[in-house]
Amino acid sequence: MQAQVSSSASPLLAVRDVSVVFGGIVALNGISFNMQKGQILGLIGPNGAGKTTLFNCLSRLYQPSKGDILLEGESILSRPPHRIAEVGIGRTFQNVALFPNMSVLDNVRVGAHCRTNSDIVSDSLRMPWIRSGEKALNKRVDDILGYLDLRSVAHTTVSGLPFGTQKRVELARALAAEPKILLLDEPAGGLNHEEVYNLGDLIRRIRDDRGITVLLVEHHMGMVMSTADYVVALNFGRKLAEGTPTQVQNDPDVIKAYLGSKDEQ
Ligand SMILES: Nc1ncnc2c1ncn2[C@@H]1O[C@H](COP(=O)(O)OP(=O)(O)OP(=O)(O)O)[C@@H](O)[C@H]1O
Repeated sequence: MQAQVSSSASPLLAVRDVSVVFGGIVALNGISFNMQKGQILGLIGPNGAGKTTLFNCLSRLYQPSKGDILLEGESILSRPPHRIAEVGIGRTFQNVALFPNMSVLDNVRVGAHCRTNSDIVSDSLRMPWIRSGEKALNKRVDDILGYLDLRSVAHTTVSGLPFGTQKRVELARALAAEPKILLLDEPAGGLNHEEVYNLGDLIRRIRDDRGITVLLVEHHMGMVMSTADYVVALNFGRKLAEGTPTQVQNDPDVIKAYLGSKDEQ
């Protein structure tokens, strides 16, 4: 199938001709696609296709060798990874990257912090805007804990929680920063069948209730196809196809790429 760029005058996120080269390996080769506001976009591809590399460019861990990534028309490529939450990009990690010895509440508070207007001087002087900011932060954190059904474990240390719950805490931490786009790196990894089903449902609710646009990198094809409303397929660093889940699932090049790989399903 002839890959095509989804058309829109003003996409929320635009990936423009992005290439990444590691030594002699071309991990991404001129990738372009748009993400519309409110979309759940699934990024798929067999092992080594370039999904993680693209995800790391979006979360600013990698710098593309060529091309640009625009959020609401502005390049994000000059932003370091720790400043990415401020412009509205949140992420979760494949293997969960929480503070294991801190409580659920404190982990989520860390996520919320990028939306406060505190600094070390105002903080230590306990200025009035710090107190009102904290009140708003506590409310927002409590709201998110309730939304993700985490209030009962708010004071539990993260390391003692089951993996599925830790993944929900990570999601809560990302949501606490009030992202415009949520980047999810293999969120179904390590979850059982029921947890995967519930996660898909939760991702759609987050989009519907909070208007958050989601980019989902996932190996679990069933989960991507039932959760995403647009899919971009990569193979060997190139875009193979894009379209609705049904279009991509029936694309002969995509079928060929998956039949020739060892990916599950
Ligand atoms: N840091 C790196 N240094 C050198 N080569 C890399 C690096 N990261 C990725 N690659 C290579 O780039 C290509 C794309 O890898 P990438 O991890 O992005 O694929 P992927 O689609 O995420 O694969 P998987 O599903 O197995 O995680 C592969 O050939 C990989 O070996």
